[in-house]
Amino acid sequence: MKNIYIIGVGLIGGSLALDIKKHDSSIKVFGIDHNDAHLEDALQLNVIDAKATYEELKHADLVILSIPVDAAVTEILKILELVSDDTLVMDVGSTKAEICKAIDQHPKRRNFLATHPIAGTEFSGPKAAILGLYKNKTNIICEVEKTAFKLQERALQLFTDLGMRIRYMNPEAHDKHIAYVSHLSHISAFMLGKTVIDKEKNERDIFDMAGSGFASTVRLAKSSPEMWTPIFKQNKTNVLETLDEYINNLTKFRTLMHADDFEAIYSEMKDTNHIKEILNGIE
Ligand SMILES: NC(=O)c1ccc[n+]([C@@H]2O[C@H](COP(=O)([O-])OP(=O)(O)OC[C@H]3O[C@@H](n4cnc5c(N)ncnc54)[C@H](O)[C@@H]3O)[C@@H](O)[C@H]2O)c1
Ligand SMILES: O=C(O)C(=O)C[C@]1(C(=O)O)C=C[C@@H](O)C=C1
Repeated sequence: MKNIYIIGVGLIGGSLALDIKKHDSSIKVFGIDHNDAHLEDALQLNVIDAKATYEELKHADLVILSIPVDAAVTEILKILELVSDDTLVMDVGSTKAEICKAIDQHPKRRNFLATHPIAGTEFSGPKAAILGLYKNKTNIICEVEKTAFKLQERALQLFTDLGMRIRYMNPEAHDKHIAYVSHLSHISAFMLGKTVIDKEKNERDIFDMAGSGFASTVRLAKSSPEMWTPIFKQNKTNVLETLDEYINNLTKFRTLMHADDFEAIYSEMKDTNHIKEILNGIE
């Protein structure tokens, strides 16, 4: 690959750009973004080599679409019109069903690969881009069989170069699982932060008492509403299901507390400690 175009030079697009340039300095990475300040920052930080326009996409070997998931669903249709038959176009959005549905019947469907790198932070924009973000992380790929074989190979080579593991999943299963494992964590953190801010009026008290427990639990509440609102909108049905389950568990905990049933509370926590083994050890 010689020419890579990143649309959306924020945390995820910018980190991909840094890794790609580090892996092969002969590749030219071009940036497109509707926020000119982000493009300028990306240039200054050497995240991209040059700014570009949509018209130039006809020269692309690879286009990476890394913008909020609602905009991605409309932009992908424009991009597919502009690229050559030999261009690989992939998105990195946190939801997969809507984008896969939107392009399913498109004449250039075989140019597209739906991906979701399970890597990131709570920060946004090109200044948040991190070299090495994707090493040893999982990339979920959906409907790989709908992508031209030659372009699948190009994508897999790139993910291998970046040190990523691959997991194949259908878009509906992806959106259901990710609602539990990622989307619910963000809602939980946002509402934890809100509960504390609403009730603890003195910010000094919050600051002084925020040991690593509160800080690590509430970390995701720093995340971008611009990114998360469209994710919740696209994945509404699955997210509502996770919220029902979560609220049931919170209500159960409250009921047990109210009834002074600390044996049952102990046992709920003991069972949940199993998360240690799950997160430590599956290869
Ligand atoms: N942040 C994470 O942890 C994470 C992880 C995996 C996947 N994702 C997905 O990656 C995508 C990008 O997320 P991010 O964290 O890099 O966000 P970000 O806010 O850091 O970057 C998004 C960039 O896209 C630009 N942009 C927004 N709308 C645009 C449009 N219509 N046209 C051109 N540029 C536009 C913004 O100006 C910004 O520079 C999202 O789809 C998100 O769901 C995020
Ligand atoms: O670690 C974080 O800060 C993240 O928010 C990363 C995270 C996640 O929930 O794990 C966020 C959204 C994604 O789509 C993938 C990864």
